[in-house]
Amino acid sequence: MKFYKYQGTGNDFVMIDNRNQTFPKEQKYIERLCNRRFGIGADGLILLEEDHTADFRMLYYNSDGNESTMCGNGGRCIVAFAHFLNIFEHKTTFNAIDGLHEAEINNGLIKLKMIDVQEIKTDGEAFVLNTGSPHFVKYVQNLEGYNVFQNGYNIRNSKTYQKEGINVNFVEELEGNARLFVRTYERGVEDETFSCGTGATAAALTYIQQHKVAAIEVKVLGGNLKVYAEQYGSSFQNIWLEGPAQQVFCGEINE
Ligand SMILES: N[C@@H](CCC[C@H](N)C(=O)O)C(=O)O
Repeated sequence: MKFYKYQGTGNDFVMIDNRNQTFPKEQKYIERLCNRRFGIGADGLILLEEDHTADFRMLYYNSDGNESTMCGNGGRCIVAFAHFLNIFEHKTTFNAIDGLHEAEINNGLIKLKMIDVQEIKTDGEAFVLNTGSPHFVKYVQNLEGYNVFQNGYNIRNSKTYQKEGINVNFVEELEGNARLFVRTYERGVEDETFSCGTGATAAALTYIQQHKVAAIEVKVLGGNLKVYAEQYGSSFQNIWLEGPAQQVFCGEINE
């Protein structure tokens, strides 16, 4: 079976064209393909399938082999993959677990429309919101030297979040206008990843709510993203996540 490897700001995915429905959707199998020693190695696996109401459908699995909620960077990568497969030229729509998404390619950057966000809740001094996946957002200082793994692990496995799980984002405001640095501990990977698109979006929305800006640049370990949004009362609409997505290599799965 042919596979492709994609990365979007360092969040990496095994990508498979499953329009012929031959891929075995088994947890153990997907976990092994994502394993960095016994498999291809990735933060997640994505299937591109036929869809009745849009150009294609996206199915997303975390590296633990379980199907999960929306992946923002994976969404940008599958758009690049669909473009590579000649499914569309400039603009596209696709269905994912959280509904219909629009996307476009401009000068090599993929811009992906995210679901509307109804409200941002608080948990102590932190923020909790769903941008397609659930996110906990906490502002900290000296994020460069911060222990993201241990603190992220502790919050993700706390009584409040243990059952459903949550992605934990630590955020630092950078000098200059509307720039954030975000590091994320991801549910289902159970580790820090180099970037999380729905996490960058969640962090950006908390900033947009406080500072009333229309767009913000987000630095992550694997590069730079940009988030655009419009706020109406407590809700957010027209949320777009923009950044690069690249095919890294392709190969053959033997078994
Ligand atoms: N890396 C993703 C988020 C993927 C889903 C997440 N791990 C979860 O299970 O909630 C992104 O770019 O958004």
